[in-house]
Amino acid sequence: MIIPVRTKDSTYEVHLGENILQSFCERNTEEFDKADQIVVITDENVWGLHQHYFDKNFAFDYKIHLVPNGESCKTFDSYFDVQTFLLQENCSRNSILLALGGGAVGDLTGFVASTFMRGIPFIQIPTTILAHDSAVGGKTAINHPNGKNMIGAFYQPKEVLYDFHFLQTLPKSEVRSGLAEVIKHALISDVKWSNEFLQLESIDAIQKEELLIWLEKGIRVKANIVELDEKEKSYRKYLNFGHTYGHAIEASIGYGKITHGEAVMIGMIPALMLSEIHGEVKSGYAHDIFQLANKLEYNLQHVLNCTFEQLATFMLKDKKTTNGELHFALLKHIGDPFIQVVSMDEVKKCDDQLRKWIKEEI
Ligand SMILES: NC(=O)c1ccc[n+]([C@@H]2O[C@H](COP(=O)([O-])OP(=O)(O)OC[C@H]3O[C@@H](n4cnc5c(N)ncnc54)[C@H](O)[C@@H]3O)[C@@H](O)[C@H]2O)c1
Ligand SMILES: O=C(O)C(=O)C[C@@H](O)[C@H](O)[C@H](O)COP(=O)(O)O
Ligand SMILES: [Zn+2]
Repeated sequence: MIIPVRTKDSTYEVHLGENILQSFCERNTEEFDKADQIVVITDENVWGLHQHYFDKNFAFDYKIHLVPNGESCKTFDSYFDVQTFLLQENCSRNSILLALGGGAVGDLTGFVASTFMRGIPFIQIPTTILAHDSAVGGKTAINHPNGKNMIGAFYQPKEVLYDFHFLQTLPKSEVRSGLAEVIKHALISDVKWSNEFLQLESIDAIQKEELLIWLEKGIRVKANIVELDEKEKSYRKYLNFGHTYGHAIEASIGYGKITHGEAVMIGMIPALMLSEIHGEVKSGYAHDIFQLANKLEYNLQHVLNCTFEQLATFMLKDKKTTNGELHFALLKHIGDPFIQVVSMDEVKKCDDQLRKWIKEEI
């Protein structure tokens, strides 16, 4: 299956399917033959699990550069190390980078690609469920202690190769993390699809076939929005649903100490409370999603490890914040997002309510 993404400056394809690495090579033979270097950037976990499959199916010579696992690669140090590696290997504007991994590897590699010699091509080869989101749309970044994804660029990949083969080795915690962004895509686009999740009893109950359908739907939601607004001037802010509070949780607890998806799942609860107030989302929906998060064993107690003051500091640095005003992605109805200016006092009330619900569950 192929989903095209058409932005103002570039058009590329997201290829989805099982065991499609070999056909990817056949399709791109000319490009790869022309490149002076092909460099695979991946993390130690992914390489340990998938080197054999990669080598069996990838038909070209390549150099490999390993970065630390997960979020810990989205640092200035890792960014510098990759650039140094590329320079030492005499890479040029005629080289291609392959980002083989989850969203962290993809975000780092994309940012490196956007800046090495002012921009070289890169291809996303996502290996997590969450990366159905991160690999598409061209947001690339590393973190700063003062805020998540603060240093980055909009830079589109040449192609996204989503080979479901890689998903087989994902631990349950990463399935759970990735599912949060799938649920986000549902909540911002489709009430019927969103309500399906309320019936889900556990992470283990997810059927492979239904997961693959969800991933395809999620990519279509994302691609449509990115096509309308690549640089997040308007509609793209909807993709940030749950992230104002979610990113603040990640930054407060420490990057990598909570998965991105878990933080987004938490962040969607206050965003839904605010949607009940500012939108017409039926009263109780935020609590339904809170209960879903409990049922699927998202660790909501992370909230209790941060003070609201810490969260407020980071929320004020959110990329959607302008002139000290918080701009939240909210829902008018489920499936129908909009942007609303919200006061910190209102967010505090939602935070108080969330903490109360969490304490009642303990
Ligand atoms: N650019 C975007 O639009 C965008 C969108 C969403 C999220 N993100 C970013 O993506 C990152 C999260 O991505 P992620 O959840 O994919 O996490 P990740 O890249 O941190 O990977 C999570 C963990 O899973 C391991 N892993 C990866 N693939 C595996 C596999 N196939 N089998 C077993 N283990 C595997 C990794 O080594 C890591 O330990 C965050 O930094 C987030 O900010 C970016
Ligand atoms: O693609 C987007 O746009 C998103 O907002 C997708 C988010 O899931 C993702 O986490 C993104 O990296 C957040 O962007 P940021 O601009 O808030 O850092
Ligand atoms: Zn996200």
